Amino acid sequence: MTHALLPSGFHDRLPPVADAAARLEARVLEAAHAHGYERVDPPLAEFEAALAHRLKATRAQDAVRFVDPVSQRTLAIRPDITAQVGRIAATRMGHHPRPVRLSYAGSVLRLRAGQLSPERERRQAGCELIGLDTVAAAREIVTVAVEALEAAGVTGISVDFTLPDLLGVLSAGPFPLGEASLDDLADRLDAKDAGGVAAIAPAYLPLIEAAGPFDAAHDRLCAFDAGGALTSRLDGLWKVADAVRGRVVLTLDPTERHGFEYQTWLGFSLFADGARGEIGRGGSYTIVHEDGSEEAAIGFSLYTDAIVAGGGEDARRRLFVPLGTDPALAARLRGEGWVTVAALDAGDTPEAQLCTHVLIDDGVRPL
Ligand SMILES: N[C@@H](Cc1c[nH]c[nH+]1)C(=O)O
Repeated sequence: MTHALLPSGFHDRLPPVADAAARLEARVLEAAHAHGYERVDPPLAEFEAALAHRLKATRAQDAVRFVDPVSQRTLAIRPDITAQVGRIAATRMGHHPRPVRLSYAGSVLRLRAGQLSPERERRQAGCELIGLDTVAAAREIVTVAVEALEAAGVTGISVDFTLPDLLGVLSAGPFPLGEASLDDLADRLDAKDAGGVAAIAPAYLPLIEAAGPFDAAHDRLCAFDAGGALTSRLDGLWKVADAVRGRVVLTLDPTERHGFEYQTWLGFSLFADGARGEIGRGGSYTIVHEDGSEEAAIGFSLYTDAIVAGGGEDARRRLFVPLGTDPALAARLRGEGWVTVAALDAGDTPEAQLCTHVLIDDGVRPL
């Protein structure tokens, strides 16, 4: 009988992917640092209770839980770092002046794989701005996300905006649902099922058409905004999109809620050429403090594995240094940015060491 080496949904990152992932995260964090975001590094697991209700409106967490033999309490392995950053901001950094700007990178674990993404363990790198979820804060977060991706060499970026609490606002205001359920309506809208939407609440039909390229979709949403219940949201959204206009492709899918369990007025998904599926996601949300008070925040997380799988990493360049080469010469070449791979015995070859270049007569030659 053969056993799989790793459980399904888990994988080793091997060369050159692991290096590419580390480099990517370093560039992302550096871009964030340049905008004032300082790094926090929370633990892999923590008390389940401290994580589960930290962000308002999170549903039952998709976390792997276990009873800790030491504390006898239930711990959860983090499925998302945002809630941990929220905990830090609300507790240990609760006295810091607002807004607080924090960045992070680390592994997260989901209880179950999604249909489109079979991985259960993956890496996240991101930023959270705690204390504000204004248009100015959102413009900064979206800009930093795009800049971080650009710094990491990602091309063909697109940002797909959504308004996660849109249906809530409409059903509590101009278009009450009566007996019908908001989740059913959201499902039908997600499926772009006009018949289904009409059967639940025909007033929502125009929302099916209000998705697609940003400007046109925004226009349609403005036309739909009967009574002005959405005016401030739509104005704000326009200004947020303007922050990265011309730099990325902009789209709008106003009723998309999938994956935006805790986000409030604004959400966005990030995509890039060559990458399958989302490479990141972000939005505004609400942190719940120990005393029950609430604080607004906004942030984004990038999914390192999805970005690396989408390519864009630098090609390998390795210089083979034959036996007997002056170590000072190899050191000088490393100083010039070369990766040098030293032969350790006479039988060693550039091919075996996956080298692209070789040092011959003290000169660098391509292989
Ligand atoms: N952590 C969220 C994205 C996010 C960060 N901040 C706010 N939202 C996710 O991965 O889906």
